[in-house]
Amino acid sequence: MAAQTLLELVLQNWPAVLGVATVAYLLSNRFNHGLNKYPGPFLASLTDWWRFWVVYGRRPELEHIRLHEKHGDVVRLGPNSLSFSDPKALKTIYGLNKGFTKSEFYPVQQAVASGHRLPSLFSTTSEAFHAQLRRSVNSAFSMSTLIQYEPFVDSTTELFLSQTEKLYAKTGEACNFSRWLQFYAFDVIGEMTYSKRHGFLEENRDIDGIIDYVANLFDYAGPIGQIPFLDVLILKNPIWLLLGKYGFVDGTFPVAKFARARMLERYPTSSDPKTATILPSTEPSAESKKPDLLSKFVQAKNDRPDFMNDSLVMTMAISMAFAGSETTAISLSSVFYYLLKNPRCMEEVYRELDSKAREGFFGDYENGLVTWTESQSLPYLDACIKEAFRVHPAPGLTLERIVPPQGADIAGHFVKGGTIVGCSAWVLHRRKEIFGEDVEVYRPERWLPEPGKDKEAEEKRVKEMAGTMLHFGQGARTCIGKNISLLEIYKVVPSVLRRFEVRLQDPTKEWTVHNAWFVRQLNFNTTFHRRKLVKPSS
Ligand code: HEM
Repeated sequence: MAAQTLLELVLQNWPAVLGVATVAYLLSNRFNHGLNKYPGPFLASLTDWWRFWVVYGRRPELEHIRLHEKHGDVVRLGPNSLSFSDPKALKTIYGLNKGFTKSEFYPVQQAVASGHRLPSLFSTTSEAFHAQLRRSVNSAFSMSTLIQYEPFVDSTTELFLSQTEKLYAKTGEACNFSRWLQFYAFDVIGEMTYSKRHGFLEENRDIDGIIDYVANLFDYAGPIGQIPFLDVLILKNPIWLLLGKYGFVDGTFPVAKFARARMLERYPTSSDPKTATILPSTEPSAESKKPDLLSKFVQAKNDRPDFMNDSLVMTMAISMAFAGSETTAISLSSVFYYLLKNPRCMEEVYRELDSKAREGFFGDYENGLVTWTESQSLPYLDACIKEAFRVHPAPGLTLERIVPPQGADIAGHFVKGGTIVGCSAWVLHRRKEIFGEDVEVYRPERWLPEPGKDKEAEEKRVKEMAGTMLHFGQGARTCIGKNISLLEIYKVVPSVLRRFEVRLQDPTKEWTVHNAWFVRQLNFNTTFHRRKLVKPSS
């Protein structure tokens, strides 16, 4: 009876009830976990829609830098979310065995194949699952294994150089360089994973729209990841997934289709009737002898059949394209762009390469290809690459983690369990006490010990800078593909510069920065001019 009276009262006064409920909801957000003591935009303390709009605006890194400059080391970015800029926070938030887990931002990036979500090394929020998977595949990414992948990088780099010559140097046509580097990075990963390129460079186009698809997915994941619940209403809608599962709609990501096709080529039959329509099997005796990543993932399955299965093999293969292509292309664009915008540095790189060439240091005087080992003896180039990573890191949002249930002390602040915390590479890389007063300037020399100064102190300074870099993340969830991407970058940059003089099409123009979670660049157009390869002086 009382309940009915209450219901009638609510229905009769629903506008007032709605108003009170909304205010109560906003107030509970504002005082959530005691985070109201931290500064930040007022709206951010009331609703996650604030950060949604900031990310949707595509330059959230600028807002994060501005807010930390204004408010200091801790900024509230949402009702339950804090951003830290004190380097001391890194060890706690990302350190091994600290109990922090990835936030719900990450599963929004999960790939879908035939209506099935594919939790991956990158996107999983389960630390137990992550630890098992990382242990299973870790050896495929070690420094010592790297050397096995060099021939894959060589073959795609040779193609990249010859296509650049044919399409741009010979014709004098302007090149959409950031796009061209995407083609390169996706083709290298295709070759490294399946011993087969997607064919972007050969055809000079986005085959099956894969690159645009990945770009769109990041465009989606950035803002939607700020309110992850929205993903369940949109891309991971259970009805849509169900329709995909039974084949009524094809919600399979194009990268997943490419992965499936490659796996079917190599392992044509399936042993598991339950998954045969979803996943190709890696069971048959047609074990690959190629030392590519797919063969390593299949090996991991053979070594750890209790954990690894066909689904995880395929997920790992797909992850390579998702996590490893766009990020590498962005980093390559940055390296070239900042060299082009700083002719003094570019000249110094040319000087380093040419003097090494005259010494007879390189093995290849035909195509200009540089080996990984050779690239490790080019200190100025190394400094230029690191500085590009600092000035324009690929990840453009805070790398979110959830504080463990017991709470944690983060850089002198006790934060309650369940709070989302994180650091942004764009903010951290601009800490003046670590990187110097001129953090806004591209100055590769900061990565080199200053002549005339105490050697030990200089080494310590450079080490501290390296330890504050978040380009590849840090700690337990640090980038597993870091060595692979460095292999690509340290080989292709000097190889291009030995062979071509690269110029900005319009040196007066800036590129356009688009932060879709990974911060890609648009309107970066160049021309290429063939250089005569410098030969050994003898
Ligand atoms: C310059 C290129 C790259 C950049 C800037 C980059 C950046 C990152 C970052 C920032 C993370 C950590 C994300 C977080 O903590 O929230 C990460 C993780 C990851 N990256 Fe990379 N990445 C690059 C290249 C690659 C490549 C080439 C691959 C694969 C071949 C790859 C595969 C992965 C995977 C699988 C993870 C998840 C690791 C884990 O959680 O255990 N990445 N990457």
